[in-house]
Amino acid sequence: MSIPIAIIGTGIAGLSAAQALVEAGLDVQLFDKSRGSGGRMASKRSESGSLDLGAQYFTARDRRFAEAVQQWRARGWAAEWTPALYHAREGRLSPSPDEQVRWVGTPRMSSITRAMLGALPVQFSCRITEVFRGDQHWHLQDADGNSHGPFSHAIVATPAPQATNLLAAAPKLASVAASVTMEPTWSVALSFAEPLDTPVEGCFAQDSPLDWLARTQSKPGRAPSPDSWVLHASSEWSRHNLDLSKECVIEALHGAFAEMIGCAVPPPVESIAHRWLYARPATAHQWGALSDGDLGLYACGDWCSSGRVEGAWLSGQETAKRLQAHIANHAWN
Ligand SMILES: Cc1cc2nc3c(=O)[nH]c(=O)nc-3n(C[C@H](O)[C@H](O)[C@H](O)COP(=O)(O)OP(=O)(O)OC[C@H]3O[C@@H](n4cnc5c(N)ncnc54)[C@H](O)[C@@H]3O)c2cc1C
Ligand SMILES: NC(=O)C1=CN([C@@H]2O[C@H](COP(=O)(O)OP(=O)(O)OC[C@H]3O[C@@H](n4cnc5c(N)ncnc54)[C@H](O)[C@@H]3O)[C@@H](O)[C@H]2O)CC=C1
Repeated sequence: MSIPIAIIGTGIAGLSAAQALVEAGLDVQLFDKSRGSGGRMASKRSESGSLDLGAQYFTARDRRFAEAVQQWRARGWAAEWTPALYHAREGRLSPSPDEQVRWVGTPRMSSITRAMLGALPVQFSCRITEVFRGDQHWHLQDADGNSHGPFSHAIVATPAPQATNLLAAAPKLASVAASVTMEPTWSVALSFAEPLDTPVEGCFAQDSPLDWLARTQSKPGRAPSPDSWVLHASSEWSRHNLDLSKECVIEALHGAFAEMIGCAVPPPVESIAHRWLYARPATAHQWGALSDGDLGLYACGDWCSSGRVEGAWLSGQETAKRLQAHIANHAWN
């Protein structure tokens, strides 16, 4: 048995790296503090069915990612979403169709990361607090006081603020991660017993507490009822209302939605709020990944790239590429 590579984080970046490394014949061991995989691509099970409270859809502009998405589509993990798109500006709702191809996981967003994880070895509900190097190998410490290892390399695939401490063994990488600001997003799902009388299926909003809303039932493979809507507050509104109670956030965003949507909005049969503290990097970066090949420590995630699903996936690929290149160089020297 070869010594595995530790990957902390089972979002799309960590899983993209894992998949590439396993395809190259290397062993990996994954860890996540959550109860399941997916990170910001996770879906929440509710009385109204599965709800995508994080990533809503993704686009594929890079050829390599477009090829991966085609494979996901062929395997039934993803499908194209063609919503009736609108935009809302200064209180006015207008159709805003375009030619952009948009993808979603089927039957829920988390289907993609769940399938990518497959049977890879993973430990959930395991919050890693320290990544340290012994004489030869890497070891991890978790919040319950357990240690894990040895590992040949360590890949930190968490949002930047959570990566900073975990990268302490490589101060240069840690300081790059520490320089990244990530913005929060409040996400609310409202489910209505009867479909709302509106043709809107997705809407980009400006001049509102909301910056996005989507009708779950318009996405392929979702349960046909109830009529569930996912609302995302803008970064600015989320930042200003970071510590508001979930009840108050639901009330505020329900109000903004009712004002925007232009039809009667009855009280919802179910409402859920989720606060994403590290939803998106404030600015995009072009690092691809962070690495100290000699040390064997790597970091990846959307914050190393475009701050989107595609960027996170590409960052995982870049990490795997750099790690393999280092192993290959080492073998020659
Ligand atoms: C509300 C919202 C809407 C979005 N909408 C879109 C969209 O429409 N289109 C789009 O392209 N992108 C969207 N995004 C962005 C997209 O979801 C992310 O870019 C992408 O999912 C990030 O993947 P990642 O693997 O880098 O990080 P994550 O998905 O955050 O994965 C990191 C993982 O690390 C785990 N973790 C963190 N710390 C530790 C620790 N100490 N120990 C163990 N595990 C740890 C976390 O539990 C998590 O599972 C959205 C994001 C949010 C929040
Ligand atoms: N809420 C959050 O935390 C996050 C949201 N994210 C959103 O995820 C989406 C992904 O971006 P891309 O893959 O580039 O997708 P995209 O090309 O559909 O959208 C990019 C941006 O272009 C604008 N836009 C696109 N199409 C239209 C349209 N038909 N009418 C009006 N405006 C339009 C809109 O502002 C949108 O945010 C974007 O909307 C991001 O804002 C990304 C990361 C985090």
